[in-house]
Amino acid sequence: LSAVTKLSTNNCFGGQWRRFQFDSSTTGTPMVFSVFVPPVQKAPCLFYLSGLTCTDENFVQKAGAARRAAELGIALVAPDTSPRLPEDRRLPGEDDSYDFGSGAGFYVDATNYPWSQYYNMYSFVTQELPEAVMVACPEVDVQTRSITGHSMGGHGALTIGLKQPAVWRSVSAFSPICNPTKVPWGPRRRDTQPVRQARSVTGSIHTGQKAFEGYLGSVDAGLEHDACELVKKGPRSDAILVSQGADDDFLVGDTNQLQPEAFRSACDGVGQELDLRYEAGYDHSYFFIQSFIDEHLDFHASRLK
Ligand SMILES: N[C@@H](CCC(=O)N[C@@H](CSC=O)C(=O)NCC(=O)O)C(=O)O
Repeated sequence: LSAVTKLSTNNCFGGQWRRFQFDSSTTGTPMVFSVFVPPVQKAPCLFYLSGLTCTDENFVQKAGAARRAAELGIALVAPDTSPRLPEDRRLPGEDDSYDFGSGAGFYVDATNYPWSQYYNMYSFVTQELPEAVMVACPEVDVQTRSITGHSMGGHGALTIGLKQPAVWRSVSAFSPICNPTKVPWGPRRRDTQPVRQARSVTGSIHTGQKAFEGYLGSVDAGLEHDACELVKKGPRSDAILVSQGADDDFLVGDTNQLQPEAFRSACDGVGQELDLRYEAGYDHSYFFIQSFIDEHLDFHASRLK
């Protein structure tokens, strides 16, 4: 692991938010991440994976997680959502859409060239990031860890937690993309809709490469990264908590991009305990996350201690 450089420090509720950067051998680029270190020694930690368009800073600045994390003595680890290539190495189309390329790594290891050179966010989160946190913050007990995330990051949390049940003590998610092989954020569906156009929540039109076809070469390859498929392989030992805003545009719009009920059915089918909480009146934003982050911190705290 290369040297980890501290970029900033901010005291917060008796603990400290710290932001770091290092040269990642997994992505071949510099990567930034933030850690909240509570005012205790050897704090267990909760990884938070952000959604499309985010960096680590969306969670740090908008979720309001530090107060409860400080009270509970839990560290928070927030990575970026994709590699950020320098201008002279930028990939074609990398910055063209909000749901593919930069800010949209989907927490998979790309197998499709040219993305396979850099877009290895699964390995980054599961292997290199824990090592970097260990080096950067010796006060944090990285071996004792749980995982959560939002939207694309909720997909990341569910799939990583289901793939590595022995590593992550507990798993939760906010408005996760539960069944990505069945919704436009996953497949491009080029063969059935040659010029696919989907309307985003802000009314803009987005087209083109979508995550699994783009990064993995096919929708079928994405089944390995689909929470509904993964849970069918067998339940985790512990309950999974999912919070979902009932008025989320990605849930109630033209296309249900999130599919929480498909996840409920998949969990029911194998006896996976799922606490799926619909929250009336809440949308997809960080106003929703900051309203329910304490419930998730409490859920994880009881399993991390
Ligand atoms: N700009 C897009 C919408 C992008 C968006 O809603 N991003 C969410 C995550 S969505 C799933 O991964 C987010 O967390 N945004 C950051 C924030 O601070 O709110 C569009 O065109 O609609």
